[in-house]
Amino acid sequence: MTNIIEASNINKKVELDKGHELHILKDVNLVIKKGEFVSVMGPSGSGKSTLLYNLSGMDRVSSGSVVFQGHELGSLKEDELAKIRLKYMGFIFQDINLLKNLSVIDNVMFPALVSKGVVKNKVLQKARKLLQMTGIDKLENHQITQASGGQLQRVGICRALINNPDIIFGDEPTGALDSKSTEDILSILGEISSTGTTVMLVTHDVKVAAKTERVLFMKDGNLVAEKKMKKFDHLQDDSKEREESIMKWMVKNGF
Ligand SMILES: Nc1ncnc2c1ncn2[C@@H]1O[C@H](COP(=O)(O)OP(=O)(O)OP(=O)(O)O)[C@@H](O)[C@H]1O
Repeated sequence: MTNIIEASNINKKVELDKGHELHILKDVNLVIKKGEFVSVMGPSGSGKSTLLYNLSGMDRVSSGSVVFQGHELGSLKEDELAKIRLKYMGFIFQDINLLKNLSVIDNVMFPALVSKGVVKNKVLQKARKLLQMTGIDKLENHQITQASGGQLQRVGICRALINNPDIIFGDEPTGALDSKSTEDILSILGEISSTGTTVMLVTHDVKVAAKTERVLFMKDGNLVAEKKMKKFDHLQDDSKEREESIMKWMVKNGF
């Protein structure tokens, strides 16, 4: 498998007031393979979200390098970075940031319509297909304000997929959902990953991590351990068993 992301010795420092500095990411080295389904766990404040933002070019590392499909992100100008994010990456956040004055379908189409040279009808077909895949096709013309949390998260997934990204980044994508919606969203993400799209999620939820095939463990800004598992198969694999083995592994690594 080829690499989609290669991060070498990345550090992230931020200036605090009175000349103090916070060292958030400390010499992190990480390779993500194309098509992998990866989760990042660790205590609150350990740097999980910061890692995700720096790998995706939403933020810039203080030192070290992040290479995304051959592009050294640190050497790109803001507009070049924005183009790469729009073309090759999809983002799903807990706080979904959908546009309240647009309908469900218009929110999904939005990232495609801002790209140059798109054919609106093709985008509409694709958006409808995604709504169907995530089971919310009946909401096509509903206003965003009429959708539930689980439905909004599905809209967010459709929007993240509209440009056929190579990688989806999710920061606590199921954080605000009940357990049924969490299961549904995870199975959608599992399907996306099985079609070859790379998925990387930050999560506090061991149930989420149990559905991925590699769990990274962050502590105090360091990537301290990783646990590899086989791809989750909902027909064969026991989620509980995987959850327990992740819990044991985290405790062993000082959680
Ligand atoms: N721009 C910033 N300015 C100051 N401090 C920051 C900034 N960004 C992150 N931090 C701090 O860096 C640390 C790591 O933050 P980060 O959000 O990456 O952690 P996390 O592991 O994702 O936490 P959580 O699980 O609580 O979401 C935290 O202490 C946070 O307050």
